Amino acid sequence: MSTFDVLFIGSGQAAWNAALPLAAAGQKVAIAERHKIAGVCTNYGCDPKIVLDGPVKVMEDAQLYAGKGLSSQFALNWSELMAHKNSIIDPLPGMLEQMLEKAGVTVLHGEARFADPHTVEIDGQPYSAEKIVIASGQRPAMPDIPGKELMKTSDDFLYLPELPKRIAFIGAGYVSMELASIASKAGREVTVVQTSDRVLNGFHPPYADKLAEKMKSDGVSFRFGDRAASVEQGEGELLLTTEKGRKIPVDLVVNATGRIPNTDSLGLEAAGVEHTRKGIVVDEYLRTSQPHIYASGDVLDKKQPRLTPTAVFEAKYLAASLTGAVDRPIQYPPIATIAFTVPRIAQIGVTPEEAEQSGGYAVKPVKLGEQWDFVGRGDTEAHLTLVFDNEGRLAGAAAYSMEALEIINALTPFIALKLKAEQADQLIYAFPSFESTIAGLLRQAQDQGE
Ligand SMILES: Cc1cc2nc3c(=O)[nH]c(=O)nc-3n(C[C@H](O)[C@H](O)[C@H](O)COP(=O)(O)OP(=O)(O)OC[C@H]3O[C@@H](n4cnc5c(N)ncnc54)[C@H](O)[C@@H]3O)c2cc1C
Ligand SMILES: NC(=O)c1ccc[n+]([C@@H]2O[C@H](COP(=O)([O-])OP(=O)(O)OC[C@H]3O[C@@H](n4cnc5c(N)ncnc54)[C@H](O)[C@@H]3O)[C@@H](O)[C@H]2O)c1
Repeated sequence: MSTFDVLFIGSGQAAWNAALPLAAAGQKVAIAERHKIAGVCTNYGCDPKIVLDGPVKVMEDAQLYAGKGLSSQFALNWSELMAHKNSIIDPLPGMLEQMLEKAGVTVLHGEARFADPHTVEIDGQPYSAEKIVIASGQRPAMPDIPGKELMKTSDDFLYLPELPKRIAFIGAGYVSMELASIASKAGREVTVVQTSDRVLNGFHPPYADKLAEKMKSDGVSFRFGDRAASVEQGEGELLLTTEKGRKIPVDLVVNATGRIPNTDSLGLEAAGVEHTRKGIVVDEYLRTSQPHIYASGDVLDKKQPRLTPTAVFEAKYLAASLTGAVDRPIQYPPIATIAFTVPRIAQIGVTPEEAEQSGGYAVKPVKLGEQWDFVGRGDTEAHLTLVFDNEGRLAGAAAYSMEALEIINALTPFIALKLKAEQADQLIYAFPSFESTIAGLLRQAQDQGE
């Protein structure tokens, strides 16, 4: 039986960002993967999504210049865009596998399953390791309704050779909102069916509502307070019926009602690893109920957002901890998050809602869209909400703008490192830029009354 120092189950961001430094530190490392090397972000998430989103952002940015000197008509050619995306994404798993092997990491293709706490079988072949890391991620949840086999997921959407005319998205979380934004900009008829009366639960509600209104004005139909009840195959079309009895004829139904942890086929009972329906239970050292078995990434039952940067942070912590370079609990910094919708919504740190509830904070809205540079781009609806703690330090921010990614990333050091406006004065940024306005914005917001 082959034996390793560390064996990872899964090859996503939560695994390979730990495997490489461990191998560099001289440990004998293996990664087991049952599907494509590199996991969801690279193959079915962030990376293919952001390539497909590229022209969508260009189209929206151009539209903001309508009547301001730009009058271009764009047409998004889906099959050409898909071929472009595939040419970028398809080589990535092979490239990562080569990089891993070059670094001395053994890549084992096949489904991993614990036979006992120290043995993992990969397609029936036993392997043992001193330390095992479960980094098996999540997959789309599928509601148990008649016709569920007719529904597609984000995995399918991101590889569709043709984009049909009428598309229904079930759910209004990150996945639906981002893919609906792409489909809508590509000129398709989009309907979103959502249980609650709001999109993007967890984001600043006024911005989520503003986004839904904007998407409506771009032609997206929302069916709030409703759920998918069944999908039937009609003649050349699908018929989606909702619990409220609405009948929606479409060509494609994309289910995005959340994601579930890949824990069911791991043989966790044989390993004696505690888990819940939300994922693997770990302590503050990312150790499971078995001290030699660790877990990282989306598969964790955790309160932190299940995002790539979180998975990378956990992987780097594990690598440092398993080589003995650090001997302290994991300490997460504030985690920036963004929905790549049109426009984008992003946030970090204490939310305006948490601030209002807990007290001890000042919440200051900033009409970014009135600043000359945002007016110049036509991004007049851009908005920012800043949260200050009672020592006047920035504790949180929420942004609504096509530039929300840059805005939130520019504010991240101020929140994570507790920087003050005076410290921004010590930095010389390239100009004109949002960054160069930060010191002024912080002072202005703080001086502004309640
Ligand atoms: C459509 C979409 C868009 C996204 N966009 C963003 C974004 O813009 N920004 C962002 O930060 N995050 C985004 N995410 C989230 C991001 O993809 C995840 O947080 C990230 O991939 C988590 O990495 P991971 O390594 O924990 O898990 P994964 O990437 O899911 O990797 C787990 C791997 O384990 C393998 N595996 C599972 N069980 C077994 C087994 N028994 N044996 C062997 N292998 C197994 C799986 O095949 C998979 O390859 C997006 C997600 C989706 C679905
Ligand atoms: N930009 C990003 O960072 C990004 C992008 C995509 C995905 N992700 C990750 O993927 C995760 C999952 O995303 P998601 O959008 O699938 O899930 P989600 O949990 O964010 O949203 C699912 C939505 O579906 C609704 N819903 C549930 N059952 C329903 C039903 N039967 N009918 C109608 N609506 C229903 C829920 O109320 C919820 O609003 C995210 O939480 C995030 O971690 C991140």
